[in-house]
Amino acid sequence: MKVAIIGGGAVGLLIAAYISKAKMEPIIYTRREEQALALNEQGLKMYKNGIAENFAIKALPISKGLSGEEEIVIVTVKQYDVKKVIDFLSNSQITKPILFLQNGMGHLTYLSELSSPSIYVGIVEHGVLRYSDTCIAHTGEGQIKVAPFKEKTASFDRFVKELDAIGFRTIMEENWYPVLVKKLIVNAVINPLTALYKVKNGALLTNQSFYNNMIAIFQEVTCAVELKDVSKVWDEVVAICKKTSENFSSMYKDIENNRPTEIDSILGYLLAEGKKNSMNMPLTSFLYNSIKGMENKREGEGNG
Ligand SMILES: NC(=O)C1=CN([C@@H]2O[C@H](COP(=O)(O)OP(=O)(O)OC[C@H]3O[C@@H](n4cnc5c(N)ncnc54)[C@H](OP(=O)(O)O)[C@@H]3O)[C@@H](O)[C@H]2O)C=CC1
Ligand SMILES: CC(C)(CO)C(=O)C(=O)O
Repeated sequence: MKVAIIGGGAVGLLIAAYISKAKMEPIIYTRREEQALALNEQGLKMYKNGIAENFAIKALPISKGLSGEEEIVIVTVKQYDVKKVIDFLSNSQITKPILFLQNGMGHLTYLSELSSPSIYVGIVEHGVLRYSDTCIAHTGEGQIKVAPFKEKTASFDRFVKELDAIGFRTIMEENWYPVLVKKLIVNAVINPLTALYKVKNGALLTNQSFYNNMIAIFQEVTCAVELKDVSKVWDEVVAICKKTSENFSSMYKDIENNRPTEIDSILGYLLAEGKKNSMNMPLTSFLYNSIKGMENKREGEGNG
């Protein structure tokens, strides 16, 4: 089975490696022509537990359009690039099943623009670092959870089973909302606070003052969404914080590296949900504006 992956970043390259291991054929569609050239020439290298594995990979620049050979399309760009990819997919009238793997939930509003009858959404619970355009490290073994957003297809079910069968845990859930909303809450609590305080995830648990703020944010954001068993979700937030205690969150790293963050799809989405119910969310609003301000500072607005 040929699988298109749009976005040759950390997650896209990780999935391409495991699709290759499962004896399927990934085709990576890159934003930059030079990345496609490098992948075709050098292949993809993945480190896991210090051991490197090489994969021969086909890659094409997305500007040339999809080849049309693929049975499934997976979108692994960051949330703020999803709209562009959706415009591309809808202009190309792609009717294959499409899976979106992003943190946050802001991108969901655009999915209705797609002509494909079958759409899936999912979350990634792996840790992966991209060292270069052709080299990644699979640093944290986790799982991928996917769920149908619009109509299931047999080929997609088969794809999930084939990936799972090689030990790359891939779980098909019935309902997308609980899957995405739990990850949203995890990211809403951990990412902005760690980016603001410039600390590793674990510091939110070990510093009592940070921990108090973590609880306060959790209490506020969970009121904005439909969530069953809130105390279980809190346990999950704490467990993930412990498991990733030595990691810097993706938002911390985005700010440190002068990149845009996914704040709009995380706290921006929660603020919009709260607004629908006339909720007052001062802490979330403060955090949202803090991260937006830090993004703007990078652009030279307020460096003093
Ligand atoms: N990394 C991780 O460990 C985890 C990431 N996630 C989530 O997964 C999603 C992807 O993250 P990640 O892989 O880390 O992000 P990266 O920034 O590493 O990768 C995104 C890739 O998308 C490419 N891209 C952007 N726009 C386009 C386009 N129009 N067409 C084709 N390619 C495009 C970028 O190209 P270019 O290189 O040219 O900029 C980049 O290679 C995010 O929502 C993230 O929050 C979730 C869990 C873990
Ligand atoms: C789970 C967590 C918080 C791990 O760092 C993450 O998903 C991120 O950093 O974006």
